[in-house]
Order: sequence, then structure tokens, then C-alpha cells
Amino acid sequence: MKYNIVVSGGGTGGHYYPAYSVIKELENNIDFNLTYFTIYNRLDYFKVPQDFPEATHIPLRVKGLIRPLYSIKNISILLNTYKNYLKVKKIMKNNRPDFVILTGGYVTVPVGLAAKDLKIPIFILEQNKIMGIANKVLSKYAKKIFLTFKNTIGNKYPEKSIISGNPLRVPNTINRTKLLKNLKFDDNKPLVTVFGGSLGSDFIDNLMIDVYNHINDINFLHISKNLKSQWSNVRVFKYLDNLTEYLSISDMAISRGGATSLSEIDFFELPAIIIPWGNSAENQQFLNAKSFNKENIHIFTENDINSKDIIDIISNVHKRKDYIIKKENPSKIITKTILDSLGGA
Ligand SMILES: CC(=O)N[C@H]1[C@@H](OP(=O)(O)OP(=O)(O)OC[C@H]2O[C@@H](n3ccc(=O)[nH]c3=O)[C@H](O)[C@@H]2O)O[C@H](CO)[C@@H](O)[C@@H]1O
Repeated sequence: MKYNIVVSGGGTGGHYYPAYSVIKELENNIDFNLTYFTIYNRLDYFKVPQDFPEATHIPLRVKGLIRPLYSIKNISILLNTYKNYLKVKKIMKNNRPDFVILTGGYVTVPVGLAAKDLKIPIFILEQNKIMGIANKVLSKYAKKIFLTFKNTIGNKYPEKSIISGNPLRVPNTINRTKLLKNLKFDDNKPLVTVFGGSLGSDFIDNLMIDVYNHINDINFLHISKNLKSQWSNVRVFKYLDNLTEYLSISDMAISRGGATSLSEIDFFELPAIIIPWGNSAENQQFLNAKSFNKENIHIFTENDINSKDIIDIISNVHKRKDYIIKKENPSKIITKTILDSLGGA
């Protein structure tokens, strides 16, 4: 049997990559046609044609609600969501998907509401400690809700929720020597990866300049749209599609508090310095970071961190004992649960 599957979720990597991971795992288990609804001109819009060239890619021109939610501009945003809901419903009426997977972000609202009307099973993934607005609206209609965290704030349906963890892009094999060679680094120093979620962070970039001026016995991989490297031990890339491969061979990470970045840091058991983005919706990044709080995870707010704190912490970084994956990718349990709940593959 060949399934028809609809997936939506995006705007940022934090919402898109969990969807990517589940689709990849589904590919290992069943045969299917994929339709992906992306947000026009956002990360998912560019990645879907690259990652899934065979999929039917349908970009929607949707916008997220403005905070505060009572802002008058939200009326036209809601009207536009309604228009897109009608569009999606027409498309799904024709292609009758067997199920729909939604991984958060406002694009999922018209897709989820259309699926609900057509009685198509809906599976929701929530990466954050505090449930996003789109998932709050849609969770009532979901067959199952997959959570990264226990006690996700705002989740009203614990009876149909599963704490699965966040599905990730896990490399099949870890080849530290090859990856270090790509970076033109020797294997004799620890590697620290610095990134600000999928959008980058000027705040982290600025903080690191002073660190780089002081530390040369550690190698750094830094993702930044603006920074130019002038240090022999720092490699800067604007974006790396295979960042998780580099995380898997890192000895520490410095990052924002996006849930997917944190899940990756946790999965590869990296010590980390986390500086949640102060303006994230409902301050979710700080709540995420607090939930991942454990030894070796140093959490700072933007107001209480300076470059000296970073220098002090990373002065103690050393190479890990080994670089092997010890955990199972949550995409496996999510895929199994979805297929079981439909009556098996
Ligand atoms: C502005 C915004 O809406 N931020 C949200 C968004 O953040 P954002 O998209 O930044 O999300 P995350 O930090 O959770 O995830 C970033 C993802 O991008 C990947 N990556 C990053 C840089 C790079 O060069 N290559 C690469 O692959 C990371 O490996 C990770 O998989 O989604 C998260 C998860 O719902 C939320 O917690 C954040 O609050």
C-alpha cells in the first residue's frame, strides 16, 4: 500500500527539522507520497525542494500573529489564515491524505483545521516547554501529541500525549577525522560549536569576539551571518545543513535556547553554555533551557553574561572520552506510534 501523507511545520529550523526527521524515519518504514505545506520564503520553503525533491511542495503565504495578541493587525492575519484554510481544504479534499503531521509554527493552523474538517487523523509535535499557539489551537483535534518535555505548559490533553523527545537529524556514522579535516583543524584541540539557532544571533557573535581574542588552544566552529573570522582557531560559516554532524564531534556547544538546538545538545551529551533569546514567544527559550538544566549546562540570561564567564567555563573544556551515539532517535518511537495507531504499516 502507498500512503498519502501531508506534513507541515516551519518558519524556522526549530519547527522544520523535527518534521524532516520523522519523514526520513517514515521512509525507512512505508511507501508514501508526500505533500508538504511550507511558509513562503522561510527556511522550510527553501529546504523542502532540496531535501524532498519528489514531494508535492505547496507554499502558503501565511503570517504569524503579532504580540500582543489583541493587536488590531491580527484581524487581517486571521482573515488570511482563513483564506489559506479554504485553499488547503480544497487540495486535501482531492488528495485525501491518510494522516497529517504538524510540527508547529503558524502555517500548521490552516492545514490542521482543514484536516479536522475532513476527518483526517492529525499528529502533532511540540518541541517547546510551553506549547505554541498553533499547537494549542489544534491539539483538541489531534489523535496523538508528541512532546519533548514532561508537563509541557499549556497542554490540555495529557491522555493523548506521549513524551517521545524531539526527533533529530542523527548522523549514521560519526567520522571525526573527516569532519575536522573539512574544517582544516587538527585533532589535538577540543572543538566548541557556537550557533544561535537557525536564525543566528548577533548577541552571541558580539560576545564571542572577546573570547576569540583571548583563547587559542581551543578550536571553534561558529555559525554566523555577519562575523568574519580573523583567528586561526575559528571557522565561520553562514549556515551548515549538516550542523548536527559537527555537534556529534564537538566537545561543547554555545547556543540559544531553541528547543531543537537544546535537544541536539542533550542527545550528543554536550556540555553547553545556553543564552536564551530574551524576546522569544512567551519567553519559551528560557523555560526550555531550564528544563534541560543539568550539570555541565550553564544557563545565562542576556543581562548577566559577559565574555569573561565564557572564557572561565571553556577554559575547562577537554576532548570527550568517545564520540559515539548512545541514544535512540525519538523519530523512531514517533513513527512507530503513528503507524500503530493507524493499524500498522
Ligand atoms: C525565532 C523563533 O521562532 N525561534 C524558535 C525556533 O527557533 P530556531 O529555529 O532557532 O530553533 P532551534 O534552536 O530549536 O533549532 C535550530 C535548528 O537549526 C539547525 N541549524 C542551525 C544553524 C545551522 O547552520 N544549521 C542548522 O542545521 C540546528 O541544528 C537546529 O536543528 O524554533 C524553536 C523550536 O520550536 C523555538 O524554541 C524557538 O524559540
